[in-house]
Amino acid sequence: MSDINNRVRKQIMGYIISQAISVVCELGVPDELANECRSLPDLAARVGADADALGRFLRVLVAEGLFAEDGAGRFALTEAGELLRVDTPGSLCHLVGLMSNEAYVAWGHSAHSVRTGKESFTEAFGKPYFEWLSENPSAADEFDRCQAGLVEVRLLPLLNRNWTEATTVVDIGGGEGTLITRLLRNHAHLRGILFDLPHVVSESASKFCSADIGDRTSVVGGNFFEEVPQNGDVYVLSQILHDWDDESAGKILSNCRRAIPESGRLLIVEQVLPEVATAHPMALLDLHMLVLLGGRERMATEWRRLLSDHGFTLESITAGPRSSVIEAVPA
Ligand SMILES: C[S@@+](CC[C@H](N)C(=O)[O-])C[C@H]1O[C@@H](n2cnc3c(N)ncnc32)[C@H](O)[C@@H]1O
Repeated sequence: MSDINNRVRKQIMGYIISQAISVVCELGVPDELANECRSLPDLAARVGADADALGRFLRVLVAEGLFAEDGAGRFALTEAGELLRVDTPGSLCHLVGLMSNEAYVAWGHSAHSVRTGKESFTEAFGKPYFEWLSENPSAADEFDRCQAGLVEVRLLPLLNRNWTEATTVVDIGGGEGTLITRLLRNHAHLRGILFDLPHVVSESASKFCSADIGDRTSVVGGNFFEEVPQNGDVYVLSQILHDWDDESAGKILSNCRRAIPESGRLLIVEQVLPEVATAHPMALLDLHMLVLLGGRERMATEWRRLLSDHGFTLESITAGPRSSVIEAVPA
């Protein structure tokens, strides 16, 4: 069969690869192979799998370069497969979590997004994603844990900026508080306000207000479509606006504009899409945001316009290894 024919077949069947990755991660296979190779019966017994079926899943992922099989039927992780371990620095296992389960089910309904421009999650589950999460605590815990796991990589351009002029940072939609905790630990003069939905902050509060930074923190539950806390001078929106279409993102920005002092700053930690279509991984995330939430990733020109439509001037974009920091001031 021609290369082109094979390539298109693989593209058509691509979800089998991502689901195979999801399943082996759910079983904990990459962690069982940390620093050692194992025979299939041993590995299957450790993760509670059928040895024949596990071998067939793993061989698909051997072909993808994530696992290796030696001549004696033992499996090991490759360098790429190491990224699926929970404790590898820069691990992608949290991304696997976010792409699996309910997100994968929503993709089964994705024709709805193409036809309507709206999210498919609501079509599949009868209510929007964040509302559904508030009624499904174990999925919500997993979502918060996965988001927190990805914060480390997002944080770098934020941690490295100059914080000397800042006093109080408000982390809007800050989830478990991982980002603001790191920020306060790195910059001892900063105070922090963690803001998220009431059911999210009720879980985060005890962790965030931990002993070493507890006297510099406060936690506020609320809805960013109604209002956001006053009294900050730097407002952080990390992976928030891409969850929403321009109208909803605009409401969040307008509420930030009402709360922020004239001398304040808005720091948006998000992806910036290239102006020309490429096989950029962020283009996949753009579609995922549409299908899951009706949201979108944005190009620099779109960021500039969205901000100026809601009272901010885009000052700079600092690229990081994954996300960028888009810095804006009241117009
Ligand atoms: C994609 S997560 C980002 C979490 C975190 N900022 C990060 O960088 O990992 C979006 C966050 O927005 C919060 N959120 C969703 N709707 C909200 C609302 N109406 N008001 C306040 N927070 C909301 C969610 O609970 C979640 O923590």
